[in-house]
Amino acid sequence: MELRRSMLFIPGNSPAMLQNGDVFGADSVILDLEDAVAPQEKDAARLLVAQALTYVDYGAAETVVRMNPLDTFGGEDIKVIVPRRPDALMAPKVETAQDIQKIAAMVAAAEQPGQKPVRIIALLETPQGIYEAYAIAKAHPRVAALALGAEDYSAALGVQRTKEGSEIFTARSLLVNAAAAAGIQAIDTPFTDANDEEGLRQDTAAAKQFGFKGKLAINPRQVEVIHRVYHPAKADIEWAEQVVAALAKAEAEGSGVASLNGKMVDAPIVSRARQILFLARLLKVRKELAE
Ligand SMILES: CC(C)(COP(=O)(O)OP(=O)(O)OC[C@H]1O[C@@H](n2cnc3c(N)ncnc32)[C@H](O)[C@@H]1OP(=O)(O)O)[C@@H](O)C(=O)NCCC(=O)NCCSC(=O)C[C@@](O)(CC(=O)O)C(=O)O
Ligand SMILES: [Mg+2]
Repeated sequence: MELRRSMLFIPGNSPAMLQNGDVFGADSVILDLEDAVAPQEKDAARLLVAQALTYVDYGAAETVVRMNPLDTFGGEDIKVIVPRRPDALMAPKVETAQDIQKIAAMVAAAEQPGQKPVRIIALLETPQGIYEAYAIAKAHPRVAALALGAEDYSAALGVQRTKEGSEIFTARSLLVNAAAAAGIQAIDTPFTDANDEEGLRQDTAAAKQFGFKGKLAINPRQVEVIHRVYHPAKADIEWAEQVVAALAKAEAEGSGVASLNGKMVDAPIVSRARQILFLARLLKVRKELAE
């Protein structure tokens, strides 16, 4: 499964920002053709993003292009962008499984022979999209993740966004549950104050606790803060190693349950411990490869 702790939006109409995408260290870069680009700039931005996909080296980062909805410029985006081999398209304002199926069919038609299948990340940012989250997640094998867009979602509800986020509690829960049920990742909404590092840290920690596997970002300074939250703490790694060892010992003695400092250790706890160890090893290997 792809590592998508941080997915950084880069406005698709900014040559300067697009060409620096490799230095930010984000797990994914999202070259944006939708809300960061004004309608009169859509055609120029599409060509710019197509060029960036061909000529800019985004290193190990997953390359994602946020297309426009199909009822605006989305069809043209797919035709021009897909042959440039992005790893994924982010589809905004998805509301139904049919939305995904239409996009998937157009993507298949635009792919070149031998091209690695382009994945779809569905951005859910309306009440209907959240309601249909599971059907959207299961709509097509190309769907790799569901992401939450809380600004549009809050606007649709007619509520103000707050820092503590009570207004998106339900949307976060439903989206995470739908993604987990479908076996794909859930990615949290961006934290929109690029200068509030502590606010971002708290919001990311809350998202992680909900079950989100990563967070959208709007500024390069946010990437490191998000990665720190998702990096397993030393104490968690030690705990996970002890849990795995305790259950292995218990199993060797014919039991499926062990005790670690008085706390029960059984299969689901070992499963969580293994996830921590897997992530820790993956990050270690990545770091070694980057050095
Ligand atoms: C936030 C801010 C204005 C802050 O400006 P600041 O000036 O304080 O930034 P500084 O940190 O000072 O910049 C230092 C250096 O980094 C460069 N730099 C900055 N940001 C960069 C970046 N993203 N990529 C590459 N480079 C970057 C900059 O060019 C400078 O380079 P240089 O001059 O060479 O030193 C700026 O980051 C920015 O524009 N972000 C992108 C915003 C965007 O994409 N929004 C649309 C996507 S979200 C969305 O749509 C969500 C949703 O769908 C979800 C929902 O529904 O909830 C919705 O609907 O809302
Ligand atoms: Mg939006």
